[in-house]
Amino acid sequence: MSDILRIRNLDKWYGSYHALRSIELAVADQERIVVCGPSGSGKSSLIRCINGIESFQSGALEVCGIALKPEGGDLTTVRRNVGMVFQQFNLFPHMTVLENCTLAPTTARGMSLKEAQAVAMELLARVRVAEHAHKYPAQLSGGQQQRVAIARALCMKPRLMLFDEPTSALDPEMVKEVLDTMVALAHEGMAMVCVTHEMGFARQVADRVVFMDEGQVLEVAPPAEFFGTPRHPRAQAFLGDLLHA
Ligand SMILES: Nc1ncnc2c1ncn2[C@@H]1O[C@H](COP(=O)(O)OP(=O)(O)OP(=O)(O)O)[C@@H](O)[C@H]1O
Repeated sequence: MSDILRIRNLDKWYGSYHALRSIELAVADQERIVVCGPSGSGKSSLIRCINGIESFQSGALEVCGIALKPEGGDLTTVRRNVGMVFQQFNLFPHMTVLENCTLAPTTARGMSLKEAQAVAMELLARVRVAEHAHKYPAQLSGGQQQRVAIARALCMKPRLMLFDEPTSALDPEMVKEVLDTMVALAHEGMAMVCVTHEMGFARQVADRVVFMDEGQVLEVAPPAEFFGTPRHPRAQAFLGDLLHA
């Protein structure tokens, strides 16, 4: 299988702060990666670089064989191939659920409104929120809004989905419905890079777990290995802290 994402020797600074250090990561088509690590370890920065919304200073980043510019902002290429779901849903509040889902396909992909609506309704049904298509985001629960955000990202027919702590802003009772949606997506073969502390999800769907600390990738291992006997002492400490949290 070909790589859908290739990151080589990537470094990122915020001013004088070295946030990402020599990151190397390749993700194959249909592969599921879970990224974990302590707060401030650079997980969001990495995801945001992959999505083209953050710049990086050196190294190379390729999505579907297309190199992203280090200065960021190369959004057309990225939007065609990469869907992103954020912690804070990020739906447009003044648009209905359906309008949220049809905006990018009609503007960035040149789909007709009719076609975009048909695609959106199918995806909204798949994440079980089709009956809310004509409501505004504020009229939905957090879990429903996040499932809409997933459907909205899927409307662009991405080849890779990025998730940045998609369940951490949710009330506990809504976490499962969002994770179930993500598990279903993973089982359908969607390639994903998912920042999450939901280790049950990681065990269930990840092909590999990536552990980051202080801007570095310190360990990459299949879940059975990572959760069994993580090699790096800082990964061991991180998992110990999670268990006692
Ligand atoms: N826009 C920014 N300007 C300056 N520093 C930043 C900026 N964004 C992040 N940082 C710093 O870079 C480091 C990595 O942040 P990042 O958000 O990528 O970590 P994270 O692992 O996702 O953390 P968390 O789990 O808390 O979300 C942190 O020390 C953070 O303070």
